[in-house]
Amino acid sequence: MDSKQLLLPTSMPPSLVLADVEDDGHTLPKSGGVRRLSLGMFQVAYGPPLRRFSLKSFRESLRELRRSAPCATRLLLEIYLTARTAVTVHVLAAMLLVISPAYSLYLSATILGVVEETVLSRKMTDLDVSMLQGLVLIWLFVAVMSTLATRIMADTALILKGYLRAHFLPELVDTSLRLDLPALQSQKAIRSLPGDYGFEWEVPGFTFFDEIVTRLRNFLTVVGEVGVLALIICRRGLHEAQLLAFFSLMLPAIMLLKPSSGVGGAGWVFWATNRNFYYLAALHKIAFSHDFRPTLARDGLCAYISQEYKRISAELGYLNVETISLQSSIQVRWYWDLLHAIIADYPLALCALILPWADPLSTLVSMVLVQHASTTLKESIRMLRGDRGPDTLLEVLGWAERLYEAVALESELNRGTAEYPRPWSSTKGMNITFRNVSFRHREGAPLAVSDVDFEIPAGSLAVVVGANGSGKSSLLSLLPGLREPSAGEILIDDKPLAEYDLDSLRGAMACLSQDEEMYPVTLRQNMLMGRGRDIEADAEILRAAAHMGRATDLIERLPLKYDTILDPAAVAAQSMQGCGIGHVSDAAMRELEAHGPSFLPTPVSGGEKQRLAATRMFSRLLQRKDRVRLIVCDEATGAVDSCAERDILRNMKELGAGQTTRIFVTHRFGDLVKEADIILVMKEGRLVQRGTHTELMQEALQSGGCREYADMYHAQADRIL
Ligand SMILES: Nc1ncnc2c1ncn2[C@@H]1O[C@H](COP(=O)(O)OP(=O)(O)OP(=O)(O)O)[C@@H](O)[C@H]1O
Repeated sequence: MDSKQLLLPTSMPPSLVLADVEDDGHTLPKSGGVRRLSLGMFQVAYGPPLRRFSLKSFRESLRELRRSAPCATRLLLEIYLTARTAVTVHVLAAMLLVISPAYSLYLSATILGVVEETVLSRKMTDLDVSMLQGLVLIWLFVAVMSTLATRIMADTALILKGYLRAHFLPELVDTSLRLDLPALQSQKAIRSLPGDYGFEWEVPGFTFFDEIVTRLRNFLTVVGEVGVLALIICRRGLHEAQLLAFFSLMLPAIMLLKPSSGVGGAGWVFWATNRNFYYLAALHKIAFSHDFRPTLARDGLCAYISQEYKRISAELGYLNVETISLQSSIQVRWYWDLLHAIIADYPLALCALILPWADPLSTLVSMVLVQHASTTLKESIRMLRGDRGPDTLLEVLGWAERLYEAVALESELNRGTAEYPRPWSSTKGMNITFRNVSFRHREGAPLAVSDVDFEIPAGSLAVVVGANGSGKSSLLSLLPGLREPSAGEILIDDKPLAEYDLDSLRGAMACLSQDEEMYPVTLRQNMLMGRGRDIEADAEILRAAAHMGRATDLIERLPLKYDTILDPAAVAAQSMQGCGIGHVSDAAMRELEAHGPSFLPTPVSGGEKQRLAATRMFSRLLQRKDRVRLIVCDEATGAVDSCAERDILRNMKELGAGQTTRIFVTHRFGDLVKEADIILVMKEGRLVQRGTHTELMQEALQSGGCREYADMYHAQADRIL
């Protein structure tokens, strides 16, 4: 049968390579390849399952094991060293739970043995009664200890999560903030770094640890049960028991009456009273989200966010912040757990207490024991195997590798060391030269900028124009070093951009782009982030910046003014999603509104958002007015009304006049293009025209001259008329 190759997107992880697929859509497994499956509108790609008992898969597993073992051992050791007591208590509690099922089997066998002898000899001796009472007392003790161990495990898990979060996350935040955009967007980073949404439940290392402990516990449970069964078989000679009718009524009664959770399914909400909790959630979002990275990098705030995260993380301490797990910490009263353990988990213990006064029926003994043993063992083996097959332990070990892979991530862009400005740099602004620069957003994509060559002299006012998708934004994104050209060279004050220290260079730039996102912290923090506190100067900067960004009235109208958080990190909302059964009651919601912090976004229009972003840019500009040598504004006022746009652009132009080079991208051919010292006209990634407005218009008049600029100019004039 013919087969054809399916090409997977280039963004697929390297492990997902080409697969052979039959024409009818059924897959042909091929070692090392993937299978693909059509599910409605979705395509699923998945690795072929390992054949369980082949020599080849065994050898592959061994190879995998040898590869992942060092990382796994290292992580286990690191987790232990991070929280020795919590780890020790957690593991001991888990081991205590191993005893219970094996002992219950042993007790069954012993009780049934006594029953059998009693039936045969027609009497029960005082010794038998004392022995039974002793064994049952031991069982009661085991039941109490097991209940306690379960609780201890839940508590130590929460403590451990707090420690692991505080231990690993600041380092991962630091790694993430050191990455440039391409490295942050790489598959490796996406696979190994935490997502920006998972602040409360993201605990690096915990799932790994938990899986290892659970697997060890399940393994030892099975070993214990098999051992006891072997003992029972050796001591074979059992017969029957009775009185199960009583427990067959008690068991469903207990299970039905026991509440499913501490709030009986009425629904609940959570909020934190600790301000640091929300601030840390916001910092987490800023650090890991791709949306904020361009602005953050351009503003030179990566190191600040990393330091701030460490500071707040230390202030928050080893607190558990996992709101989702809080639901399970609302537990039912302890006696329900104990009743459940005694009656539901092992009914024969109480049955034995009644035996001296009962008339045991003989024939059921063996059946009861076999039934009990098989149920227990079946359950233990099911848990030991897990739902995902026997290769899962290798997957678990692989998680350790992934964590260390995240910590070791490096930026992909070259980093120079030269400080900006250079001794020969002009005080009038940055001199920018593009030499045959080409750029594509990712490998295999078409060129977004193609062989572009121009110079913008220091102190000039430059305007970039062109149709949508002509490469204007791509061109300008190369300036703060967010991306590297695929070919050619960019010179800043005659020195290659790649040789500059990026933080130093970005410190001399003020950039505003089309899709500027406000950080999920207050407006005040947005504007003043990274600046030492000086209340009077801060107020003056905020006032002036808001005036220049035409946002004074808007901010005054907001309910919390400068303390408004436009789009808070939605911690409270996430915790509510996990309510499970039941619904969040009105009363609980009112409690949240009365006592919890506001987690709802403050809606603003697109134009208002752009005014706030411009205000933030002006604030940054005012804070380092003496250092800034380049202002870039990439169509950042497209949604702002005409009057405000005119004012904002004029402020930008005037604020930097005489000491900065200014580059504006625009689709509006107003005063800006007429004042420009140089206009760059982009088309399909190429620079097709350059010159002043007058020169470009004249060029169009001359027969044979390029008319790109003039056509755009006239098209807009026609539209306005
Ligand atoms: N992040 C990205 N990943 C891949 N391709 C991109 C990305 N951003 C832009 N492109 C592509 O690069 C080309 C140039 O886009 P660019 O945003 O630079 O154009 P533009 O001239 O700024 O457009 P507009 O006037 O609409 O802002 C387009 O074909 C676009 O699809």
